[in-house]
Amino acid sequence: MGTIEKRSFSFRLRRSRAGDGGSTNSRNSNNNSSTCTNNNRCNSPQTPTSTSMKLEVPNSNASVSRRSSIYRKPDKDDSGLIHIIRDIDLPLMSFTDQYNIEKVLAEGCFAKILLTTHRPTQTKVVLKAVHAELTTIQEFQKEFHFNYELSHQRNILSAYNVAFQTKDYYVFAMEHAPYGDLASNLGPNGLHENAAKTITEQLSSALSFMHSKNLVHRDLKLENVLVFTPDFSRVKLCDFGATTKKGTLVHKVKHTWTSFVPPEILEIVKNERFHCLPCSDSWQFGILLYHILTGSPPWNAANWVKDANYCNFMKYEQRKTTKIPDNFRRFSPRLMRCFRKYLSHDPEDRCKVTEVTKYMKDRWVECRVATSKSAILVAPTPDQDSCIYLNQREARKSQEDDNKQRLRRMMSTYGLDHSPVDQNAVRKRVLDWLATCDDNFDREIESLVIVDTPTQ
Ligand SMILES: Nc1ncnc2c1ncn2[C@@H]1O[C@H](COP(=O)(O)OP(=O)(O)OP(=O)(O)O)[C@@H](O)[C@H]1O
Repeated sequence: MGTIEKRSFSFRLRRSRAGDGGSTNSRNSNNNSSTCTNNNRCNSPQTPTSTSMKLEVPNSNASVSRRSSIYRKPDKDDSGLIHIIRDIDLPLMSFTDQYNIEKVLAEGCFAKILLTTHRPTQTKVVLKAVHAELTTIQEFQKEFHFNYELSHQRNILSAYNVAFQTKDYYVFAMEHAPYGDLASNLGPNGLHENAAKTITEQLSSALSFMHSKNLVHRDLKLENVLVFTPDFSRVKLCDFGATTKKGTLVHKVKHTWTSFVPPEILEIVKNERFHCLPCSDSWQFGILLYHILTGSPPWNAANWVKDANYCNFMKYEQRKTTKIPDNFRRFSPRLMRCFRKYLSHDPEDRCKVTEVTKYMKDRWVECRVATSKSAILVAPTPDQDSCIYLNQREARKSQEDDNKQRLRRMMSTYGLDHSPVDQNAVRKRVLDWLATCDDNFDREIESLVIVDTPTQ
């Protein structure tokens, strides 16, 4: 233990999740073959010496190269071995034995995400440290196992083969995403459709890979998508704390956004178990797609009785009305078709996660004003940004008007006249002045523009 060998270990520490048929406080119990039966700790942890610890990672790259010697390519056909969670030793050590902690990237009730430098190799790594009292060792091992086993997929966060425990935490190491998560990269109006296409194509590939291994992620959200390049050409899925084998009896994932919970799971009562299926990832993928394009989720909860936005969409999706819900009006008919497939109320009608790839060549956003009945096509411009920023421009304009009013009132209080400026007179004065300064000045110059003189 101690050698960082990269396939990937990333796991989710923060939350205690309902596990595969375990108690509601446990993340995973059914699938775990760990011999560590103590709920918190292995009885005889190995304590590594610092000299024996070698962090094998490619130089200082944030993204670990798969060509690196430390990258151990897993068998493509694992014959279902991915579902067997093997026991791992968790040597007891303290962070400072080998790591310089540079920054706390995130901190929740259950875990800390630390940016560190591994001193022996001078490698930047992220440590996920889960409070040992708030999670079981089985849950920790499960998350670590799935992250590691899946991390050779290019859009899944890579974990190193390093896991240890400190006095208070279970810890594993993973690569650093230099641009944080998607939530922190999203403005209030979402992203341009080109960025959304780039991101969703990669995520559908990551999820499809998981589904091909009969695994369901179960906790797709903006915070679990990490960004490696500013243009989103490399994003990776992370947090495999809720990941479960398809068909396993599970409880609801706790501590997630209600808007991301599929309707069939939302209506399940507390402590009731259900079979976990990939179609719940498809639903969450649809919500994520909407969220990326608009900056917010389409509804608070997929409850057609209590949530009018969901009720409107459900009627449209089930063809009980042809009226496109207001908050979907900006999208093209092709994208609406795609949304219908991901966000089908009936889980059996839902499409596979890869469906979105059929829509990559289509236009997704048509720049419709989203709210009113009289929604009009604002501009069939080649660029969606004009639509995104339309409201902002309008808001700015009215703010400018307010400011001008205020200025006029203030000036008249002091007996000053704030009369409109004659732009032509100003232009002539400037031209005269320039001509006196420079004998070569061409008065006919066309491009001279008087900038930003105060107007009424
Ligand atoms: N490798 C990483 N590089 C950069 N930031 C990271 C990394 N891993 C996690 N983070 C940041 O920490 C946050 C929490 O990480 P993670 O989801 O793994 O923890 P968690 O305790 O399971 O959180 P939650 O339960 O809220 O989903 C992420 O949303 C992201 O902002």
